[in-house]
Amino acid sequence: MKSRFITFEGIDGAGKSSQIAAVVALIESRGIHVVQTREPGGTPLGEKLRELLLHEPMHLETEAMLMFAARREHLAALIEPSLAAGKWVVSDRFTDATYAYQVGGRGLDEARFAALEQWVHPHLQPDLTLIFDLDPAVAARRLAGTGVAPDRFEREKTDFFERVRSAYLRRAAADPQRVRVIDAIQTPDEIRLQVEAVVGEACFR
Ligand SMILES: Nc1ncnc2c1ncn2[C@@H]1O[C@H](COP(=O)(O)OP(=O)(O)OP(=O)(O)O)[C@@H](O)[C@H]1O
Ligand SMILES: Cc1cn([C@H]2C[C@H](O)[C@@H](COP(=O)(O)O)O2)c(=O)[nH]c1=O
Repeated sequence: MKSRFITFEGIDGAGKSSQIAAVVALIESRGIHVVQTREPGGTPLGEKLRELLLHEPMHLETEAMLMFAARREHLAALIEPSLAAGKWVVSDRFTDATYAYQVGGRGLDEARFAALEQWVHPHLQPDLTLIFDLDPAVAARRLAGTGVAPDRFEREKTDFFERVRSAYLRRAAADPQRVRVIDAIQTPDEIRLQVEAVVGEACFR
């Protein structure tokens, strides 16, 4: 069976990270080797860049280029070799997050985003992207409940996450074959059943 690249997306607190383990287990139950990873991060260098990105103030174009720099390393050192070896890759975020957060949230010029996307991965897109869609006010309450100190992005106000959410939905509308929107207001179990059905239909049919 052809290897697959699956990505999870959504605003902070939408609940995507809570769903990834069930999808990995579903795929592994079919005897398939799965590599689970995340962005920014996924490699030793990427994880160092993650710390800077989540905690150091910087220009929005610096932020976008560092996201793509981490991604270039992630693709070269992990994603591409894993797919070439027939493994599936499940990533907690990828380039749709750069469109949502840097273009939608911060106002990055869309042509500059597109140029970076074309440079860094001209021939690779996820086979399936799940966007967990949620009202930013609900997501903020969920994050507040974790008791974890917020990072640079999580400290942004509701209007920022409204722009991020809208950008995610634009991305989904532009590529409905690849991107599926999950209503993240549901209970974790309801979401898990929906996610398993979407992954099963898209990847195992
Ligand atoms: N469907 C849900 N209903 C209620 N609470 C949820 C749901 N899914 C996750 N949560 C809770 O919301 C919080 C954030 O969940 P999670 O870390 O999965 O979100 P996330 O989208 O990955 O956020 P981030 O991108 O910041 O990591 C956790 O405390 C989690 O237990
Ligand atoms: C890949 C990527 C991520 N971000 C933002 C989104 C989140 O706020 C953080 C990552 O933290 P998480 O706990 O893993 O969700 O980084 C971004 O702004 N742009 C990107 O390309």
